Amino acid sequence: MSILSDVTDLAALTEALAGLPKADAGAEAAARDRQMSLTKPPGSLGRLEDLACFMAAWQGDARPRINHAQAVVFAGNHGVCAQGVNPYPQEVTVQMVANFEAGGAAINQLCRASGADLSVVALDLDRPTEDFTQGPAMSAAETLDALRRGAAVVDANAQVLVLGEMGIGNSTVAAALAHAAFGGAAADWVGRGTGSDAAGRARKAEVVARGVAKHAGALGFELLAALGGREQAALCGAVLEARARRIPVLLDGFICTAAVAPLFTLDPALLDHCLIGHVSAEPGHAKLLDAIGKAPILSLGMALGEGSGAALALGILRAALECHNGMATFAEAGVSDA
Ligand SMILES: Cc1cc2ncn([C@H]3O[C@H](COP(=O)(O)O)[C@@H](O)[C@H]3O)c2cc1C
Ligand SMILES: O=C(O)c1cccnc1
Repeated sequence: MSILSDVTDLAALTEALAGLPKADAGAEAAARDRQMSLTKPPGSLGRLEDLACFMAAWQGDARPRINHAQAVVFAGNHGVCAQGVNPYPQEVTVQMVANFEAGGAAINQLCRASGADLSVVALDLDRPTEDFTQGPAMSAAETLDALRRGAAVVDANAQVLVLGEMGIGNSTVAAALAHAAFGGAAADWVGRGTGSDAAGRARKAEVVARGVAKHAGALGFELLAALGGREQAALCGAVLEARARRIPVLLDGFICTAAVAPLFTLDPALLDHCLIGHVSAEPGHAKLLDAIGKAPILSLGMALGEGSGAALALGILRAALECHNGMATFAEAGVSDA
């Protein structure tokens, strides 16, 4: 059942969140027992063991599988681009969507390499959100609509969901969401994005500080509407739908993690089924991961977005499950235990 099918407004959605499923502790414990019985010193596969147990907990199966990995890139445009915060022009968003559809972007190659089925959802690109320094970026109705569109694309049969985004200017949106959710100074959350120089970063920090001050105190879906964009809301919708269906999620870098920060402000446990594919070179990402208490799977100096780091981490997740399901136990292989 979709968590978004019956709700009529954001307050009702907030209330419905309490009914979302939790991790299956029994399946997780059984997976942990299996890890202890496999032909290796206990713990020697490090985080691969934890990843296998995490997948067991969310799939509710001691022998979790990835036969079908779904990847989705959500694209949106942002009114805050009027503040001169982005080096590239806004039309690059729609141009990159065409590139995704033609198979020419980095994410196309990375999904092929890791075996994920990619789809792209363009969210009203000809109608940017409002400039958040002037008012809320989105109305409550627009926010709910984008949440629904994010939820609707999730394939009930997917065994893992890889999420990415495309939206010129959205490194500024991400910094604003992170600053509003976790405090500090605006400059702590601002980075180069697609190549802003020192003056550009100072400009971004000033815009973020102004936007966050204008919407001070907003939390949850109100925060998402005030400072987010359609792709951020769609990412939240997809994360919630995946949770309702017990599908584990691989989030990409700084922009995807910041997109779901409004959910964290409602209840940190709403992100319990989410893994972080990689830590971005955007300096705010490490700080954000600290704030939400999650360790990235990879650290490769990347700062692209599109879901690129999440798609790469899918390869690690697949390897973790190959070991978990394919290795012999000490008893099966006749290897002496300690
Ligand atoms: C050609 C191109 C491809 C991209 N793919 C992802 N992004 C990334 O850069 C954007 C955020 O950076 P900023 O806030 O500086 O605009 C997002 O669209 C993000 O996905 C791209 C950006 C460009 C230019
Ligand atoms: O980490 C990210 O998500 C990111 C960083 C810079 C540009 N686009 C995306």
